[in-house]
This record gives sequence, structure tokens and C-alpha cells, in this order.
Amino acid sequence: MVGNEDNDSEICELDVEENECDNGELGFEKRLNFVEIASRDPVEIYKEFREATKCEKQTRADWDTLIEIFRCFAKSGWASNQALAVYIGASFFPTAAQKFHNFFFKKCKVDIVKYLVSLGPCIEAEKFLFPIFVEFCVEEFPDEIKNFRKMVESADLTKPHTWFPFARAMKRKIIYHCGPTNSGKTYNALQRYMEAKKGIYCSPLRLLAMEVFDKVNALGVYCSLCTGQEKKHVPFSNHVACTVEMVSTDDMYDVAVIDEIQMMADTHRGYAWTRALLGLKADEIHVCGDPSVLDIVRKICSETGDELVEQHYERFKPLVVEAKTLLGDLKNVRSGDCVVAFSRREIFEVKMAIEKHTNHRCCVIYGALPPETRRQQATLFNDPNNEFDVLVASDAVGMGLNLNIRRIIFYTLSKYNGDRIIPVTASQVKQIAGRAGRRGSRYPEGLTTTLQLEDLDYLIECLKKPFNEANKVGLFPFYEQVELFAGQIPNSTFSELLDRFGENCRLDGSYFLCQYNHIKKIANILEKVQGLSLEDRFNFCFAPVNIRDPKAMYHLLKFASSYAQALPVNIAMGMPKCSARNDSELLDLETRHQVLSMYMWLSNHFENDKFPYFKKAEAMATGIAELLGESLANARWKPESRNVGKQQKVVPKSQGEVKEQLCINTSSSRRRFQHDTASLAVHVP
Ligand SMILES: Nc1ncnc2c1ncn2[C@@H]1O[C@H](COP(=O)(O)OP(=O)(O)OP(=O)(O)O)[C@@H](O)[C@H]1O
Ligand SMILES: [Mg+2]
Repeated sequence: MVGNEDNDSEICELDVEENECDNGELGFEKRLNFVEIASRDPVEIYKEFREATKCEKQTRADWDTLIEIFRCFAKSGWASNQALAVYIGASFFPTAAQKFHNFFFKKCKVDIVKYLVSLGPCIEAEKFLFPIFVEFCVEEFPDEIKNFRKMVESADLTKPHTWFPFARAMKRKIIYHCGPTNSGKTYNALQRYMEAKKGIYCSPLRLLAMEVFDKVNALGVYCSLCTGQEKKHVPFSNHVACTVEMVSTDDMYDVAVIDEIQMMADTHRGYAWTRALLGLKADEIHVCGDPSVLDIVRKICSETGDELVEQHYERFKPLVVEAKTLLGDLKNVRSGDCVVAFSRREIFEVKMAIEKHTNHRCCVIYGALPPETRRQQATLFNDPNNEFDVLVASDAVGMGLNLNIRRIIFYTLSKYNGDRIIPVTASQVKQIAGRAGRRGSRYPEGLTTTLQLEDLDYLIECLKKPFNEANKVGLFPFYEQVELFAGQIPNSTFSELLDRFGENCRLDGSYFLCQYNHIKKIANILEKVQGLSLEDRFNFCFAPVNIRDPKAMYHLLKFASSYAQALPVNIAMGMPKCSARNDSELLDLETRHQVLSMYMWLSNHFENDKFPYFKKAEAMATGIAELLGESLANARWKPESRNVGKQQKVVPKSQGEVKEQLCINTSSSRRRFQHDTASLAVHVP
């Protein structure tokens, strides 16, 4: 082995010939010689070097060029990447390159140096050196290579279809219900599901799983419910509606439905859809979604050997864009409108402004509300026999919900992504706008527009854009894969383990590793909790918790600490007496519900006796969801924020600006509005 003490200083001791005369022009003989060198077997060159007892004399200029060539080699992304194929890890590559450098300079031969110098520091020189470098590494670093190979093999996520041998042994039929929103995809898939002897419906949201559970039971097909938080077993049921993360790949089904299949490409949750598609043991699998993952599903089916049937859909009624917009004035909202804003603060500002300046009453739907409350708000809005006829919502209305919306109005078309304000993506705009005018609702013809005239062009552009084709879908390792990997790098924290896995895992071209920043954040918080096994940490890290809510994170830490001490985990939280009287009380109710929901999730994912207060948590959660409903009906206060510093960025409009928008037409919107008030029909592609 080359000793650790090797370093650049050795170069100083090299034999340098100062006076070689070279007129700079390559003679024919020299060129011939170079061709010969370039085609030499690198194994032979390496052997020759190894057997050399000393380095041959070189000119100072050649040494300098050679040093530069080796400096570039050590920094070369190409070489470092190629080295991975022979199990020289990216973190070890610079050390290996340095040692190779020292070896080469101790032994080098004039003809090889001359050839390299003729190439100079460039990719050709790297390509010439690389196979010699490999020979050197194989001989000098067998242990490093063996260890890295083991690590890489344990982080192998290639060929994920082979992870489910039982599903591979089946002859499955995949039916892709492909089309835009409101085209009957889910409806048709559910028809087959209900006819089946045994069926599973996989939903992107708890809310949709509950909706299918209710609908299917109401139609006389016994159906159970299984989400991370709740399991409702209906006696004699052969059907189940679950959230996609809860899918069992052990049970056999006649028909499975995987809704919103395009979520396979979601950066965070995509792995759950991929797993369901690859692993479900069902004779017939109905996948519903837009066309963005159609090509990848075709590719997956050719790998799995499943038969693929494509059913294409058109929207029942075209979506119509109202070119008039609301001209910056919320007074122009009408019954059946849904105003979409992208922050909780904006949602309450809009609700307040509409209720203050018009006779409409607003329901609200946003992500931090429990599904039960969102549903209660949706029911209130859908019911024509009450005063709540306008909905103010976030993008949480974007998926699958059936609402009686006449017109979607985009309050803005930009949103805060946790870091900065960015335009809302075209696919999201389409998904949200598609909520307007559902078949069978009071408003079968959907309209969409913007509050501000200046946003209209972007809305039309988004609706006209074809669906972006996803070229990769998400994957995430199972616990068993992480455990195997952990065996290769003992004594590392769970968060370090995830990073090393991320750096070293291998994936096929159609897959990406889902983002795990939120998992790492939880892992870091739980690091100080002693006594948790790796599996416990893995499970805790998937608990549904808002990592930006310090109170919720505090409760998660407390739960994990009690669990680690083998104590029955307490809820350690009281029940509020009444509905919220201001926004901070409303935020508090939201957090409390999230903590209870997390408790219920943990209780379902760990042994029951460790989280024994499930029933109590469930009862409290139901009570809080009711209080939240009451609070929203009465909410007429200035919204606060969980994180004031960040929220300032999220909401560009102040309270004053909202009031200003209520003044009829600003002059600039009048100017830009001109005369084209006719509605412009845009068919959602
Ligand atoms: N053949 C049908 N008969 C009666 N109602 C239908 C039929 N097809 C669809 N619907 C109704 O039309 C509405 C939209 O259908 P569905 O939810 O299946 O659309 P989708 O294409 O899945 O939309 P999204 O992409 O938004 O999920 C639903 O309320 C559904 O019940
Ligand atoms: Mg659907």
C-alpha cells in the first residue's frame, strides 16, 4: 500500500533535465511513437511503471505540464464518475488520485510523459490515464474497493420491479384511465372496483379515501377504511379504501384502483405510487390520472410483463376562461365562486374582505385543516340551502374533490415554495381550474378567471400547455434496505445514513430517489433521544408532522422520548373548551389536531400498547375538528402567521392593499382591459 505520508513535496526530489532542446514541432517519428503509446495496453503500461526502479529524467517544462495534467485528473468529474463503476467512491477518489499522482511521478517514463504533455491537461489525457489509474487502484486499494462495493450493492435500487416476485409471477392487467380533470376517470375505475369480489382503492388523500369509503358503502358495497390515522373495519367487507402509503402488497385483490397516478413523479411522495403500481397483487389495476406518466407506465409494464390497456378521456364540458377577470375587485365574486389563494394568511384576508364588503359568506379549505373539517366546509359550500355560497381555498382543493364550483378565481398565480415566491406550475393551475363545473353538480359548465387582469395571460398559457411528460418516477428504500446499508457504515447517525444512502444508491434511468429533507429534519431532532432502534427511528421519521411547527415537533420529540423509555406514551395535551376567538386560537386548534393525528398515526404504526390512548386521541380529534368548523364559520379576524419572518415573504399584499382591491377597477386594469369582455373558451388539453 502507498503510505499516508505521500504528498506533493516528493515532486521536488524528481530528476529534472533543464536543457532539452525541442523546436516545438512534432516530427513524423514522434507522432508515430505517440500513436503507438495511445494504443498500448494500459495493464502493460502499469506493469512497466510498477517494475521501474526510478523515474526517468524530464524537462522542467514537461514536469510543470504533467503536474497540471494530474491536478486536472484529480478534479475531473468525468474520472470521478467513471471510478464509481469500479467501486472507487466519490469521497475516496481524490485520495486515490493523489496517490496515483505520487506513484506516477516516482516511476514515470519519458515517452509516456512526452505523450501526455503533447495532449496537455484535457479529457484525452484523462482518458489515457484512467485505465492505468484503475489498475493502480485495484492493486493498491483492494479493501477500500471491496467495502465500497458492499456499500453500493446494499444501496442498489435498480430493477425495482424485481422487488415484488409474487406480483411478477401474476399476469396483471393495467388499465390506464388517462385524461384531464372532470372527465370521469375515477368514476369509471370505481365502477369496476365495486363490481369486483375483492377490491382496493388507493387514494392520494385521506379525504378522498373517506369519500370513496362513504360512497361505496352507501351504494351497498361493504367497504373498510384504512389510512395512516384511522382504520374502520366494516364487517363482511371485501373492499377497502386506503391512502396510497397504506397499500398492502401482501393481500390479493381482484381489482385495485390507484388514483392520481401522475403523483408517481412527485418529488416527495412519488415512491408510494411507484410501490403500489409495482407491488399490488391484483388481477386488474386501474390507474387514473393525467397523461404525464403514461410513457413511464408503458415502460414499467414492458418490464413487469403486465398487459396495458389505455382508455383516453375528454373533459365532459370544456372549461371556459372569463377574459373579463374580477378587475382587481373582490366585490365581483358571485355565488358558486371559489377564490384560490396560496397561503393561509391570504385565504383569511380574502374571506374577511368578501364577507365585509358583500353579502356572501365564505367556507374555507386549506392544507392545515383536518380532513373532517375540510369535508364539513365542502358540504356547507355544496349545500344550496344555506348562506355559505363562496369558497376560499388553497391548492388543497386541487385533487379529486367534487365541489359545486361554478367558477375558479385565482387570487394570485404565484406561491411561496418555502424559500421564495415562484409562479404556480401549469399542471397545478390546470388541476385547480378543473375543479370548476363538475358533472352532476349544480354547475356542469366550468368557468375560470383571475382576480387581476395582468394574471390572465399566464392563466390561459397554463391551460393551453400540454401536460409535461415526466421522465422519472420516485423511489424510496424499504426499511430492510436501509438496515442492510446501515451494516456497511456502523456508528453513523440516521441522518448521516440517509445522506450516504442518497450519495451512493444506484437507480435505473426511469427512477429518482424521493427527497428526504423532511425525514432528515425529524431524524436530527430525534438524534438526542437515546434507546431508539434504527427501525424505530425510520418509523418515527415518517410520522405526519409539520416540521415548520415547533409545537408539533416538540410533541413528536416527547412521544419518541417516552417510547424510548418504554413508558406508555401520553397525549399530554388538554382539550380546548370553546371554538377559536382569534387567529392564534385557531392556529392552536390546527396544531392540536395535527398532534392528535400524529399520535393516532404512531399508534397504528407501533405496537398498540406503546400508544395506548388511541381512543382518547380519536375522540379529542373529532371534538377539535368540530371546534375548527365552528371557528371558521365565525372567523372574522386578522390572520396571524406561524412564522412571522417567513410569512412576510409569503404574503406580498398587506391588509390595506386588500381593501384597495375592493375599490372598483384600478385605473391600470381599466387601461389594460380594453374592450375584449367576451368570454374566451379554452379547452383544457
Ligand atoms: N358516467 C357517469 N355518470 C354519472 N356521473 C358521472 C359519470 N362519470 C363521471 N361522473 C361524475 O362526474 C364527476 C367527475 O368525475 P370523476 O371524479 O370521475 O372525474 P375525474 O376525471 O376523476 O376528475 P379528477 O381528475 O378531478 O379526479 C363526478 O362527480 C362523477 O361522479
Ligand atoms: Mg379522479
